[in-house]
Amino acid sequence: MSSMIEVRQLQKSFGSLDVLKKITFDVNPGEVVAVIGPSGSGKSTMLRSLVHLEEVTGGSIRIHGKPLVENGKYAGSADIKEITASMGMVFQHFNLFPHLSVRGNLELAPRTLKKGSPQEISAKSRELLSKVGLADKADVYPSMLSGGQKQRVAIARALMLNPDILLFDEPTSALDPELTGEVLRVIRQLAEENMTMIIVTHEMNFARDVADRILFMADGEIAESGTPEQIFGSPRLERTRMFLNQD
Ligand SMILES: Nc1ncnc2c1ncn2[C@@H]1O[C@H](COP(=O)(O)OP(=O)(O)OP(=O)(O)O)[C@@H](O)[C@H]1O
Repeated sequence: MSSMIEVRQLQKSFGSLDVLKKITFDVNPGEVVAVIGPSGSGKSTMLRSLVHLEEVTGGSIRIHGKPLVENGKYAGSADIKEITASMGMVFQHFNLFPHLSVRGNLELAPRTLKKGSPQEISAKSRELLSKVGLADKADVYPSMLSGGQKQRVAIARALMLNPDILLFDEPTSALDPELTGEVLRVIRQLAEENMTMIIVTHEMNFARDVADRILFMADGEIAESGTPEQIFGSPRLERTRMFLNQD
C-alpha cells in the first residue's frame, strides 16, 4: 500500500539556522509514529510544515500521493487547501477559541466550510464530545475547563472534519501530570481505531506503548528510526534520555 505521508529531503531554515536538514520519512495508513528528541531539534517545525503552518525551504511533502510541496515548489492554493484539510492538528496549548462554547469550538470550522447541515454538524459534535468523555460540557466555555478537558475538546475539534491524519504537537506538555492520562487515553483509543497519527511527545512510556514506530530527532535530522524495541534498546538514545528527562 502506498504511503499516507511521504517526506523527502525536507529542509527548513530560519535565516542562517538550519532547523530541518534534509529529512526523509514515510507514514503508512493506520500507522502511529511518535517523534521524540531534545528541545530545539526541529520536531515542531517538521510537524507544522506538514500542515503548511511553516513554509519549507526545500524538499518534498506528499499527502496521499498529492504533492503539497515538490522540490521546494508549493502546489497552488486550492490544492494546498484540499491537501491540508485531510489533516487535523492538536497543539500543546490547546488553541481553543475562548469566546466560543465547547460546542461552538467544535462546530465553527464545519459550519464555516458548510460540511453538512446544521443538524448533522450538531449531531457530530455531540458524538465526538461523548467519545472524549465530555458530553456534559457542550455549553461550557473553555475557561471553565481543566487543561486535560481543554485538550480533549481540542482533539474532538480536530476530528470534526473527518481527517484521516492527526498530528499532535506535545499534547500533554502543558498539563499537570495527573491530567496527562485522560488525554493519552483518548489518543490511545484513536490508535486502536487505526487513525494515522504523528505524535511529538516527551512522554517516553507513552511513545513506547502506543507507537508503531519512533523517529528520534536530533539537531534537525532523524538520528534514529525504528520500532519502540529497536529505539529504546539503542545506546545512543539512552544517553539522550537523561537529557530529555530534564525537560
Ligand atoms: N519562527 C522561528 N524563527 C526563528 N527560529 C525558529 C522559529 N521557530 C523555531 N525556530 C528555531 O528552530 C529550532 C527548532 O525548533 P522546534 O520548535 O522545531 O524544535 P522542537 O524540537 O519542537 O523543540 P521543543 O521540544 O522545545 O518544542 C529552534 O532552534 C528554534 O529556536
